Amino acid sequence: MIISRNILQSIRQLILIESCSPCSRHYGPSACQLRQKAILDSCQKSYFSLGTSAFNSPNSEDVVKKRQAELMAKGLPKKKAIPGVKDIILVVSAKGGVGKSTVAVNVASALARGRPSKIGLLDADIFGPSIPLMMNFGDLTPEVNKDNHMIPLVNYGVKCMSMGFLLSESSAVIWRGLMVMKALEQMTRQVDWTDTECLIVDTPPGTGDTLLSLFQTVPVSGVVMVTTPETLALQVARRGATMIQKLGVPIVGIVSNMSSVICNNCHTDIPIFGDGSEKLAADLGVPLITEIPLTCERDAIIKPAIVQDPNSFKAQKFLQIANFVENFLSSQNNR
Ligand SMILES: Nc1ncnc2c1ncn2[C@@H]1O[C@H](COP(=O)(O)OP(=O)(O)OP(=O)(O)O)[C@@H](O)[C@H]1O
Repeated sequence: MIISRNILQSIRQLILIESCSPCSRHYGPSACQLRQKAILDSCQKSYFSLGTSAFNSPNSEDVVKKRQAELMAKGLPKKKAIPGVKDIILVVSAKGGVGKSTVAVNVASALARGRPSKIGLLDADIFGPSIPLMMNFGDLTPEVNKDNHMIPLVNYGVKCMSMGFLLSESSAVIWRGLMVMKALEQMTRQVDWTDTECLIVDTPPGTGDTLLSLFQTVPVSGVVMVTTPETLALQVARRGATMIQKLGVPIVGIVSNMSSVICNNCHTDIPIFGDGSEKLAADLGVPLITEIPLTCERDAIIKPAIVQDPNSFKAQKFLQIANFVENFLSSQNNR
């Protein structure tokens, strides 16, 4: 009986995900409703066709999960690799301002050490691009190659692409979902990413269109989740992580940023919010990669910590994340 209830709950969750997916916009509301009904019918059929033996089997939930994944894939755009890119790692956060871009630029710069131009950094935050400033590009703009593909700008050995390269500093992007999807498509597929071993993608906060679209259209190798260990941020992070896990995308681990503050005088590490990130990681069954303290940034030079002083305490934290990502990718690729 408990298993049956789980199955029905899974069906409801599936419908919830379906109705949130970008396809609802493509198909229009009435077509989307028909689609949802078809999915419900199909789910109910598989629910009844499982029979009593399936309900008694310890694998019945796996059967439903497999069916969910099959149905979710139905009718959605097929995932296509980004030409020239081997692995894609998304840096995500449920809340804004928790340090996602900081982690993305530093991990990309750390990975690029010793292998320049093999690591890419894509700024998928169309409305609030921060990579041009954080990677110190000034007002440079990308050129176009003979195939009409934009050539990423390179700094600190990292190939970068951002909407910010195409806009003046004071321009605002006032676009609806479909235009954002189009811009994302162009920044992934109409850019010369040749020979990129790993593309780090800095995503906008939350679990909106951009993130879903990336999950549905490109093969994401893994996700690094950034959060602060504060109750509200953790609660939203938990929801975001659950959605990512439902979509079957592996979470590399959690980075707990601004978790403590180090006293300038006695250098004591003072926790600010408690150990919520540790608990979140344990509940989700994913590693807590590292905890980064809040540091006093009075420096006017904007450079990734890893470039400014690779031996600093903060840079070492980012190196730890980069090593973690590398180990994760080699274990995935060895499978
Ligand atoms: N550990 C830290 N100590 C001090 N300042 C930090 C730390 N981490 C990030 N910051 C600062 O906090 C601000 C927000 O960081 P960042 O832009 O990386 O967050 P974000 O999650 O990408 O934001 P958004 O949601 O707007 O994309 C930046 O000014 C950054 O320099």
